[in-house]
Amino acid sequence: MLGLFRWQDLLDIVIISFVVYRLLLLLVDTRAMQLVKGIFVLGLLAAAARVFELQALSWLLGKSLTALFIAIPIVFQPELRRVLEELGRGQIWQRRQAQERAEQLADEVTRALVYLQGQKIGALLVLERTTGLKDVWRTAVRLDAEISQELVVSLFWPNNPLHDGAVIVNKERILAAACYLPLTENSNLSRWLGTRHRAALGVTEVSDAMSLIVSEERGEISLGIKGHLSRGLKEKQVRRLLLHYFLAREEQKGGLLEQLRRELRELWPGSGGKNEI
Ligand SMILES: Nc1ncnc2c1ncn2[C@@H]1O[C@H](COP(=O)(O)OP(=O)(O)OP(=O)(O)O)[C@@H](O)[C@H]1O
Repeated sequence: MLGLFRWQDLLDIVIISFVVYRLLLLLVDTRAMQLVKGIFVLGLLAAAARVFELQALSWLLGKSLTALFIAIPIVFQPELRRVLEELGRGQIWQRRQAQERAEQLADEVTRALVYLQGQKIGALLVLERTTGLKDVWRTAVRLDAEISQELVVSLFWPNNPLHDGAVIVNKERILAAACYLPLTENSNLSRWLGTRHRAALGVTEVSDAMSLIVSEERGEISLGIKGHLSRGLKEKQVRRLLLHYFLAREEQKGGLLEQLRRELRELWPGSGGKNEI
């Protein structure tokens, strides 16, 4: 049996798997995904009916599947058009989309921080990079929410139950709020810097994350990175920094290998290396 297996067959399988995988990626979060799941279940039932030689059921399911395949292009014409357009536009389009998305996210967060700064409302935002911060957010309030100026401002709004502690951002989403971070041990810090800044530095010493702090007392924005603090950032600097961060995330997200790794990691959380989520 194995002797009949040619290298062309292997190539065939790889190409078809790749095409199916890309198609499924394009369909994720669309109405069509429900239909794909439905067809998959019907296919399984049809196979089971054939194995158990249930002829009437097998015939009925076979006919239903044929009818479904004819109905798909009619019902999902808008989705199919979008899929074909995306296929045609290719990488340049993807890169431009990534740039636009990163700019939008950077704008949302910058506007939120500048607003908080203007109102002298304290804030601590942690930008997760490759080191997973699960240990930090596990005991906090998990959000997994879209980033928006309004949400970031609301999370730090005084008396909001989540305003105490840090907000963690990753993969263009707000992962968690009210997170307790490890404090830095650095004794050379100015004694005017309190626990918010010490926590913001602490997390950058135990991971490759960056932190952005809005000081309630001085109304200034600072950056924490690798245990160092840069104070008094201007709006332009904050935006540029955030743009770099979100662009890097978009590029990581875009690669097929990275997509596969992320999906595997979500299926088997332990499989991504000791530092990853
Ligand atoms: N370990 C921690 N992890 C996350 N956030 C913390 C931590 N410790 C303190 N904070 C946040 O810092 C706030 C207290 O800030 P504090 O005034 O002590 O710091 P600060 O560095 O002087 O900041 P600010 O300039 O805004 O006053 C707390 O209300 C809490 O929201």
